[in-house]
Amino acid sequence: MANKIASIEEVSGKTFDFVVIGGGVAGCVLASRLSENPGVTVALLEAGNAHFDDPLITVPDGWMKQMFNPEYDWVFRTTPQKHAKNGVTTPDGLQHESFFWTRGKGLGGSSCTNFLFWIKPHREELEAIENLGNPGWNWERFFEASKRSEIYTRTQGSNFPQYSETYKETSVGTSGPIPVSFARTVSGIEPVFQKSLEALGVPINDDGTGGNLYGTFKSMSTIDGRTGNRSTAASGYLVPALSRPNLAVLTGAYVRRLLTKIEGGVVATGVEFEHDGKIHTVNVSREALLCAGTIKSPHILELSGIGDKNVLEPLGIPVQLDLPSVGMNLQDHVIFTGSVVSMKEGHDFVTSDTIRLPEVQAKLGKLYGNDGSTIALASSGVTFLPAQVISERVDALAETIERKLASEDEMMPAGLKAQYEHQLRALKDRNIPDMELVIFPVNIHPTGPPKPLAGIFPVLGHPFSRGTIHTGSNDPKDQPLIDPNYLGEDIDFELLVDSFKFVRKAMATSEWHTYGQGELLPGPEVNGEELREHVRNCVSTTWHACGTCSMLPKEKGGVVDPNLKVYGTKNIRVADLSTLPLLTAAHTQAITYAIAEQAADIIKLDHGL
Ligand SMILES: Cc1cc2nc3c(=O)[nH]c(=O)nc-3n(C[C@H](O)[C@H](O)[C@H](O)COP(=O)(O)OP(=O)(O)OC[C@H]3O[C@@H](n4cnc5c(N)ncnc54)[C@H](O)[C@@H]3O)c2cc1C
Repeated sequence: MANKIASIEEVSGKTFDFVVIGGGVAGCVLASRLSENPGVTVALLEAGNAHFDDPLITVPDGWMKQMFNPEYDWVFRTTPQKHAKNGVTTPDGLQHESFFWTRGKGLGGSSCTNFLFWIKPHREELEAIENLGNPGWNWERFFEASKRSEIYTRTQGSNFPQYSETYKETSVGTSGPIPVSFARTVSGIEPVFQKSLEALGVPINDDGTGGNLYGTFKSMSTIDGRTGNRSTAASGYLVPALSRPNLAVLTGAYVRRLLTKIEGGVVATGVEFEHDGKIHTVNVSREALLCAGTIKSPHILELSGIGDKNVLEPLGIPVQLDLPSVGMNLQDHVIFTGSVVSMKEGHDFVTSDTIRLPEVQAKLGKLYGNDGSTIALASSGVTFLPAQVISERVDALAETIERKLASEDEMMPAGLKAQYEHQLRALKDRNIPDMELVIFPVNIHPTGPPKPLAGIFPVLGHPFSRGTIHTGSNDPKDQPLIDPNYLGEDIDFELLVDSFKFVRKAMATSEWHTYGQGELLPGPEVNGEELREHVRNCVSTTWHACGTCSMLPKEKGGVVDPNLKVYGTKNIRVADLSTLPLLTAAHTQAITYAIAEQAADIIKLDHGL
């Protein structure tokens, strides 16, 4: 496949109709969809390598060996955080004030390194995005685009058949490029947790992929049920398009900035990038399409002089367009990772530890008929719940936010007010999930003989805290300053604490005790202030950050309009997760594929393609 990658001579100094920046989820979708028309030329610039047929990517749990490896991971770090520490899921297991932010580097981007959950958002969350001032970005259009990106494939066999695979046929796509399935090898802890939650009145959701997330269910995974391999944006969208003569895909191409002129607005004329230590340009005849993700898309805009002049001028970056919203409105799912349980032996539970054992591999191989396909573990146990189900003090907690809204605080941007109003509505609604409980059958720092251990981690689906990503220098090679402001709003912290108490309630049921052994972290004796401290010190990202190039009306903090065009520019669009203005509780890859599919529709329509 390597010979299908363009040479530098085929791109440097050449002109393309569309230059796509970043070959991750959004970039692969756009490059593929736009080059379907043989009449247009498309160049895709990706900083990382191709990684085709790399077993660390094709084998679903290969992500464990990719993380923190700079060949696959950008290994971003946040600025030191005031209100939370990154604990447990750090490379050394220690607590750090600066959080580790993995991001996939190479064709396919983070779809090559993510944890494979394939989850569509809740219907009302999409409606909120339209109501924020984005006509057409509603559930119906999302659902159609999302189904267009996927093909549901059936898996042969399962090591825990009692863990039900619930979905409706009308909720899944049947002919898209990304094969998804219910993973056949799961830990087996999921059905135990489901039963424990059922005892607390939490329903099993019979169609978690159809716009209603409420309840507990086995999530689909980006695994091809026919082969057991990971599906990525590269394998699904890009590889089948590589032979097109109108598509040039260049890897090892680190984009530094857009080259622009002013002609009735900012016009991108080219893209400057580094390849093999040399600086090159590629010319743009129609559009520059930023798909470098939530961290790097705003960074590239700022390096190109598009951003807040108060950020750019002190760094000596000539301002092309004063757009103060670039890099603002950063939101991320915060996960409490300090909840680890051990399960009783003798029930065939499979975890990242035990799956390595030859006897476990042999047993699973026999179960699946020794068909030679990949045997790898996937996380799939998710539960989405309204905060009202988890905590009795939601209304009291919401008051601090309500007071802020009522205070007519001039410092509070209009766009944030509108977002908070939607978040409060969701928080008070007993049917819209705000929190996730996820089973993570991974012993993060294994020592000693393999044991059936798992994390049961609560996740904040709709955080109120907002952060920023800005360039800290005029050198494109420097990492941007990432400040997620984790737990900056108290309500975020309090909901995490209450969610963990809810996990403990589930672990107190007889359904759990039949199989569960004990709470290793923090340990049953940890309560009160000590527990609160533990929660604050054991937080992680779920790598779902969005919002830094928000699609919103300009006066409400928008960077792009509903056609994904950067305000004040003629031919620059952003089409990746950074455009999502309000984080959905669902994991974010399905929505990114759908954003990019819709972006391709919009661009084709605009250019009559
Ligand atoms: C560790 C991890 C686990 C995750 N788990 C899940 C999960 O289980 N389920 C789920 O739904 N979502 C998950 N996600 C999130 C999901 O992968 C993202 O929502 C999705 O990949 C976002 O797509 P994107 O196109 O915006 O960015 P990406 O897919 O990250 O793509 C950005 C691309 O741009 C390239 N790039 C960046 N800067 C430059 C530059 N200057 N020049 C050239 N190229 C550049 C990058 O190398 C990358 O290829 C996870 C993410 C991570 C990192």
